[in-house]
Amino acid sequence: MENQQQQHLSIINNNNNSKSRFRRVCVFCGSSPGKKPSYQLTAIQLGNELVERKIDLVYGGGSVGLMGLVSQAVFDGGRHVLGVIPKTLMPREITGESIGEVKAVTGMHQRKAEMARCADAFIALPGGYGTLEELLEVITWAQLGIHDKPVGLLNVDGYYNSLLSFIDKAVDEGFVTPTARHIIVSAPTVHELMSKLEEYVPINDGVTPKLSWEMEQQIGYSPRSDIAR
Ligand SMILES: C/C(=C\CNc1ncnc2c1ncn2[C@@H]1O[C@H](COP(=O)(O)O)[C@@H](O)[C@H]1O)CO
Repeated sequence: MENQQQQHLSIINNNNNSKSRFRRVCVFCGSSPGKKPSYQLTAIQLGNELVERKIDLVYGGGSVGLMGLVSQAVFDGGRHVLGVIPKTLMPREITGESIGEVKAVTGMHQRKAEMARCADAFIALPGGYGTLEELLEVITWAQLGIHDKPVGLLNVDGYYNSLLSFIDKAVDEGFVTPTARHIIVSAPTVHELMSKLEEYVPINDGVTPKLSWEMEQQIGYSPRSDIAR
């Protein structure tokens, strides 16, 4: 009987996969594939999970490395893929053949602002400097109250353990507030991360000003006003 109940619950949970509060998710990830097959496998799993939940993708527009794997999986699953790519990175020998809709922008700043504006949530897969920079920027924007969209970290095989430890150290040393520590939602698997992001409640310390007007003026970022929260 208990088993039957568990089975029933698992069917309900799996059915929940097909619904999401997010219309479009921005994925940051390596332009390299990484050495472990688990990184590549997880990129494909993430693409498939977005498809299952009927979520579209916005990403950096390349077909190299993990970027290519996640975007191909979403595209093959029939969801919309929007690649935002600076004109200077457009030559195919740099980024490979782009997948889905491509939006050309003038530079890296505009690319980040555009990706952030279009998305309802952010997910970082393993990656290098570019991924870290994109991830930390959207965390900083959340800290400043520029957006209140969930930020997820896919900690595949503990790839981000040292980053998470470092951030914990920054809290201990008084450079990151315990409240701001909760901006980052991390999980080792795609399914766990998606479930956490679906349930995410934005941090609100009651003090942080909303700076979206400033962002809008300075870098062209303005939060989408047309999404249901
Ligand atoms: C330098 C290499 C490939 C360059 N091709 C890229 N095409 C598109 N977007 C890119 C590229 N390289 C970096 N990006 C952006 O940064 C993120 C990934 O950077 P990382 O350093 O690999 O983590 C990615 O999300 C893009 O926005 C050959 O490696």
